[in-house]
Amino acid sequence: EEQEEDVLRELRLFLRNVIERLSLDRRFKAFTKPVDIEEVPDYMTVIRRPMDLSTLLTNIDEQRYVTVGEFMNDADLIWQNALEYNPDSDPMDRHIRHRACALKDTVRAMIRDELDEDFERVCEDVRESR
Ligand SMILES: COC(=O)N1C[C@@H]2C[C@@H]3O[C@]2(Cc2nccnc23)C1
Repeated sequence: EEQEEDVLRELRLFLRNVIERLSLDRRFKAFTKPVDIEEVPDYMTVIRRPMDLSTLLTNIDEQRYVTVGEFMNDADLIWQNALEYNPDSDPMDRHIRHRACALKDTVRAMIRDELDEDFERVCEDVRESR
């Protein structure tokens, strides 16, 4: 009912704000758009579920996330894929892995610091009711 739509609208606003702030952080530039498979032809053979900040934003607008946990499952793909695709000791791989770890920690810190646990519980109740 209406209250449910109010909660989901507030969730979308919160998640869009998180993505907006991540997208402004220069460390996370490589994560803002899908990896270009013309530049990196083998990417799709290594990474089964590509994810990036712009795709997360599209998913929010398409109302795919009813809980923060569902959002986090996709957000985690961004850094997990980067660690998997860039495992080598060369400086470029190390550089993107450092940024992937920074992205992981930054997203978790934002959620811990800014998401009210009672609000997330209401979102989970909405998910269970559907
Ligand atoms: C999230 O971003 C990544 O996992 N990557 C891996 C790719 C390998 C390397 O860096 C990326 C883009 C790229 N393009 C051209 C040549 N080499 C590269 C970004």
